[in-house]
Amino acid sequence: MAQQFHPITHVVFDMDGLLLNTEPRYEKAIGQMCRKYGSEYTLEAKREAMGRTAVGSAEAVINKCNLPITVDQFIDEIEAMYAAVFEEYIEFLPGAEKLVDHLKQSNIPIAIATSSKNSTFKLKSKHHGKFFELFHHIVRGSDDPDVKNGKPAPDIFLIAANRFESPPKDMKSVLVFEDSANGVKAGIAAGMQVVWIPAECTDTSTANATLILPSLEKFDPTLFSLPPYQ
Ligand SMILES: O=c1[nH]cc([C@@H]2O[C@H](COP(=O)(O)O)[C@@H](O)[C@H]2O)c(=O)[nH]1
Ligand SMILES: [Mg+2]
Repeated sequence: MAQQFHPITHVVFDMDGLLLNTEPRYEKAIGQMCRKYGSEYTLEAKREAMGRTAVGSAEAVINKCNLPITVDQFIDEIEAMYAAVFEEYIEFLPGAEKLVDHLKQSNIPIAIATSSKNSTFKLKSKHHGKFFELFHHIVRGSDDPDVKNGKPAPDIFLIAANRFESPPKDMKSVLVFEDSANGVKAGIAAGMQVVWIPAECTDTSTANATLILPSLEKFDPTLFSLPPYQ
């Protein structure tokens, strides 16, 4: 296929639900938390929480599920539940390793912009040390002092772009891969192009991505003037 979009020089990946199949585990942990307080983790709450920082996610779940606790309490209590669900090996999502390896071998600068906390990032990445070394840098939005506002604000993607050795001159030359509506809004607000791989539960009418695909496996790098797969 020929080039259709503005040529790309740098790529920034989301992590949860995009590279790693962590969403079922978030559902399990947050579901358990909601049940503890006599509520349930609804689809509406999940859509609101996905992609947000630890504080943003806690606020969304407390509000949407009417939990009788504070944000600090939620964050305190969910820590142990996350530790349990993220303990075991987490699978990659289809096409993730192939695309990251390909960009790395093609010398395209790559980074990660995740809303995770340092502590949960450590748990989730512990079986994939070599994979995460492929990235030039990894921004963890919940604990990074430069990220003032979490997704859907553009901060995390602008910071990720500016931490490359040779930052992009024009944010249009940055390609973001995201799974959540909040993440897509953040990438677009940063002036970047965004490929959206929406989770099944996602309402894709809520954000305007550059391109929507069912899986990373379906991504054709040449659409964005990136080197073709061999
Ligand atoms: O069902 C959920 N999935 C994901 C999240 C939030 O989304 C973040 C992952 O965002 P990202 O994919 O941008 O790394 C998680 O750390 C968590 O805060 C959530 O609240 N609820
Ligand atoms: Mg995500």
